[in-house]
Amino acid sequence: MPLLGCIADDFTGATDLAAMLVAHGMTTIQVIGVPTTPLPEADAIVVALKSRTAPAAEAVADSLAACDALLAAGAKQIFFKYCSTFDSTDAGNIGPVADALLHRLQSGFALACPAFPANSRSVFHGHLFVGTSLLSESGMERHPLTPMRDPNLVRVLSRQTEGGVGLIPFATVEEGGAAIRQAINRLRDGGRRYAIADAVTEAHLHALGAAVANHALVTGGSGLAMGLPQNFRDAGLLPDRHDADALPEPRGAMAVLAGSCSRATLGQIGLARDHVPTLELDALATPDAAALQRQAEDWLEAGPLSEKRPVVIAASAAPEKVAALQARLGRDAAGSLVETALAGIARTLLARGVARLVVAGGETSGAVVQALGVDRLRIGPQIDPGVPWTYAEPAGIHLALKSGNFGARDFFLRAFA
Ligand SMILES: Nc1ncnc2c1ncn2[C@@H]1O[C@H](COP(=O)(O)OP(=O)(O)OP(=O)(O)O)[C@@H](O)[C@H]1O
Ligand SMILES: O=C(O)[C@@H](O)C(=O)CO
Repeated sequence: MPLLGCIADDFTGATDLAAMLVAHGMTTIQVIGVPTTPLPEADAIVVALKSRTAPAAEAVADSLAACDALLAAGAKQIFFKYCSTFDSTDAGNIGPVADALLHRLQSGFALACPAFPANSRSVFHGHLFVGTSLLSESGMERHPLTPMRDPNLVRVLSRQTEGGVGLIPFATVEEGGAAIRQAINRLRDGGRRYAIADAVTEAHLHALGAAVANHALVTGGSGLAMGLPQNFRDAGLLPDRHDADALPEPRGAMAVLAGSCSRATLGQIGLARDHVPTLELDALATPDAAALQRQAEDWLEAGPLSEKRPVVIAASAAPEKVAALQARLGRDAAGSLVETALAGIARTLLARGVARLVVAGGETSGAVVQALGVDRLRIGPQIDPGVPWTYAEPAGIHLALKSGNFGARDFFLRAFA
């Protein structure tokens, strides 16, 4: 039975959390969508939903269904994973989902902390920073679906819940376990439902993790999960594991499929272009999914696939080109055109012997995973913080799902090293 049951609000975010748990000694399986079959055996199960930007009622219903499945399987604690940039709007979905989970778990209080120092997300005096920029000056203020214009997470979460939101400030977190527990008790006794916790270093996240050992619900980015496996070890429930990230031997041809248009992904494509065969599809010039897929198939016909180095197929484009296609077709239609093309290309790649595939972008990953009929991912070693290799079943391939903003510039090359 799983010790930790997790609910993630998107696919790459789920993989990020799962990687954190594996790196800290828990075997972890990511299940795609609300579970409809018995859950597999692992120390932690991460249910990957697409609930970040769904209507709040749908996000709540899916999250509760996932929670019920995890509890029925025996999970002792529930972790609700959202983005390290707290992606949400005043309508949700972090507040409404957390409220519903607390209610289902008959609990009255949860910690909330998206800090992830390895990827430069820190929380200080309740304000979220991306690198040295406030969240609201990090580019996230222009996010098409969840623009983050207020960096003060106490205010942001307060607008999404009727429960009171307090703060566990830096000085308290820095003092460690006893001080954090006292602060939690004070806030809970004072009627607060949530506490945003400051965290700048991994030591802070470990201290926070230890302080919530007995909480029914913990909410945050993957960083906050790094302290949780030790709680289960301390309770004698989790053996010391040195092979939690073991995966079957990799084999087969290698490919990268990119649909993310983030600055990080564009940089990764730029570097890969100079080193490995790279096909850049132009969705603006050819706004037709079937035609784009045919272009990729024609390109593959010449035989660039190899077991020695990857090929890269990218639909990613600079912001002006993305905006132009969106203006012509509408934002959703532009996105799904490209997603349909990349999903079709993923099927073609597998049919041509690709068995090691990196996919860049959360929505893109969702489309590819669906097209390949993948329903669970066994989590392996990390390539870069937040992006592990996984073994996808029943497809039987190695798959890495990269969040748009994650990964160093040489990610597409180093992933296969
Ligand atoms: N050339 C393009 N023009 C318009 N839309 C595009 C183009 N290329 C990709 N897209 C779409 O942009 C969206 C990118 O979203 P996706 O979630 O995959 O990446 P991301 O937002 O960078 O990643 P994450 O969600 O992990 O942060 C997808 O819907 C994709 O189909
Ligand atoms: O927390 C993060 O930044 C990522 O796991 C993510 O959720 C990106 O969509």
